[in-house]
Amino acid sequence: MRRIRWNTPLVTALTGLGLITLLGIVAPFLAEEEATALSGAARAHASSEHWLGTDALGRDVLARTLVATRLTLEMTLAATAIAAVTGILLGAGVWVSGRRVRELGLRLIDVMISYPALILALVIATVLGTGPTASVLAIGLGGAPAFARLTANMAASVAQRDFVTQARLMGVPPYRVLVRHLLPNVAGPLLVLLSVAFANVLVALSGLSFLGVGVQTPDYDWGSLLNSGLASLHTNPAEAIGPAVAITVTGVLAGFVGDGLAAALDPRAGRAKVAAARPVVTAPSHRAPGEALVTVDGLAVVLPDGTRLVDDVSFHVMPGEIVGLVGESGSGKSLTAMSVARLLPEGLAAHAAELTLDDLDLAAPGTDPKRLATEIGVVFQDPSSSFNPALRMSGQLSETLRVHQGVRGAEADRRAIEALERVRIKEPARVMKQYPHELSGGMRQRAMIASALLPGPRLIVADEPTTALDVTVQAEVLDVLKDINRRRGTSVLLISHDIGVVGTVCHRIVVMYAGRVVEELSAADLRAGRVRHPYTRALLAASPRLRDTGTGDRAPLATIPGRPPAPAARPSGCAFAARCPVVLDTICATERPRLIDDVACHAVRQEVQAE
Ligand SMILES: Nc1ncnc2c1ncn2[C@@H]1O[C@H](COP(=O)(O)OP(=O)(O)OP(=O)(O)O)[C@@H](O)[C@H]1O
Repeated sequence: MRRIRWNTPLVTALTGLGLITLLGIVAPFLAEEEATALSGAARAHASSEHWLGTDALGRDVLARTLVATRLTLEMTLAATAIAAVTGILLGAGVWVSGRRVRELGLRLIDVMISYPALILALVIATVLGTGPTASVLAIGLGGAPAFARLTANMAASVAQRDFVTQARLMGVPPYRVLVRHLLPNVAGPLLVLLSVAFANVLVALSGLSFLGVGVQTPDYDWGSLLNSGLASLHTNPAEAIGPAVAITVTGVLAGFVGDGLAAALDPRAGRAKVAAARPVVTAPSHRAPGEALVTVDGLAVVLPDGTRLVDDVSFHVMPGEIVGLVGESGSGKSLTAMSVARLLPEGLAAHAAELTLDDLDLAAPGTDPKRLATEIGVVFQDPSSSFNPALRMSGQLSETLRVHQGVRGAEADRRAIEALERVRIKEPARVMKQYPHELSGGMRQRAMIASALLPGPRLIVADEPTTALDVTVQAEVLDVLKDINRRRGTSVLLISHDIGVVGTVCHRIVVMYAGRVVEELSAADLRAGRVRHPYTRALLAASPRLRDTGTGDRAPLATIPGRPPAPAARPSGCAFAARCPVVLDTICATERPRLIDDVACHAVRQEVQAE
């Protein structure tokens, strides 16, 4: 389960419930005597002696409400535990069973769910009789179907995931798959349901006691106190107030715990696509050509603890140019590109001497969101998660037009259809009426490009747009990007771990390693094999597409030994030194190479100086 991100409603509600539990523990010791003492004044009004008045036998209502806290909480906890344990076992059992039993079990759970829990509990209570034990069993069993359905449904959705399939293929027994892989992944939603169920169980148990089929005299819980208060509701309303307030406050606090947990466990809360933290402008060091569309100078992306994930990155993108950012996983390509699009994950800060798109200062605190949304289009890696599965394509495609340009109705549809045609989607009018899942992966990615194109951006940031697609579809999508660049002059910042892809699509390539730029070169040089940095050489040797066209070399593909260092463990010298075939004795270990003449390598520098 993910780590819980504590939030104010969650902490407040848990503190409140903690105090009520404490009250439940101590109240019987402190107020038991007063709660059972007969004062002689039956149904007395609220007074300084009896703050909530007295009941029909003259007993203090406030003291009885406080003492009833323990039994009420014990019963609520027990019934919630029964509901959760029975439900989870039922849901998990259904999932572990064979297909037929599973189908039957799921239908049975559906039937039980459609039957209101309180009615189910009343039926069970009628069979079991009255009293606390019967109530707890009835309400506990009545609440079990909700847990069963959540467990079974969540387990079914997690069961489709690759790691579960792999565990099953490896012959791991179903119950082990359940305990090791499934339950930990559904624990979050179950925890949320648990707190909501606690509130429901409290109300249901109080309801049974209120109806007279729950706790019986001489025992009393909040529900039975409410029942006795009802008799004098018109003459002495204070008598009903104590238990009513207790039930409401406890139920609401439990509900807040559920709400707080849902927010605390929501993965999107931590990785919200929000604007980057305000970059701090330092003295400019890198000079991009004056007419550059995008200028990135001295960019650093920093964690709150000061770790630099991306460090001193500078490059530019000219109007109408396709620039590729290439490097292994973790080299900092996405963070660099997302800094340009101002879509850094929450918690990361971008600092740069200059970060601009033409005259738009991407470093300025209040960059106009309308200009950002219309001038930069973003295409993400996974086309299956780029669109909302519950909405038709038409509404989603024209969203930016509607929100930022006020274009609506037939005009928005017409422009969306035009954009779909531009990305070579056949029958665009029909596609507009379809849902995302009805399109193939390649179509979805082209539709994503169409959506990014709609507001007429000057730059498209495409973050590994073809990684999730198969090879033939990859080529189609890359072709579409090239075509848009050619026809409309839209600049593209293309992120890829595949040097073959950037070599065939881009005009210029920026090679990144361990958060820094190690080489910048033209596509022509790359294709001809005129690369200088040993890391770029290694990437090229590992790429079948470019190595064969560039050098004619037919030797087996090379792999790059070792792994890039983690951001916090980057050495003070060259980060590639440990894997470098041409590493120099001292300097590479001690001094970080600077980007000079488009390459950051001590060995290359020495060679140049020797010539
Ligand atoms: N939100 C984050 N919090 C902490 N570290 C992060 C975060 N996002 C990325 N990183 C780390 O920053 C480094 C660079 O990440 P980035 O996603 O830019 O790499 P990348 O080159 O795009 O790799 P990939 O191709 O795998 O996406 C990696 O070491 C990554 O683990």
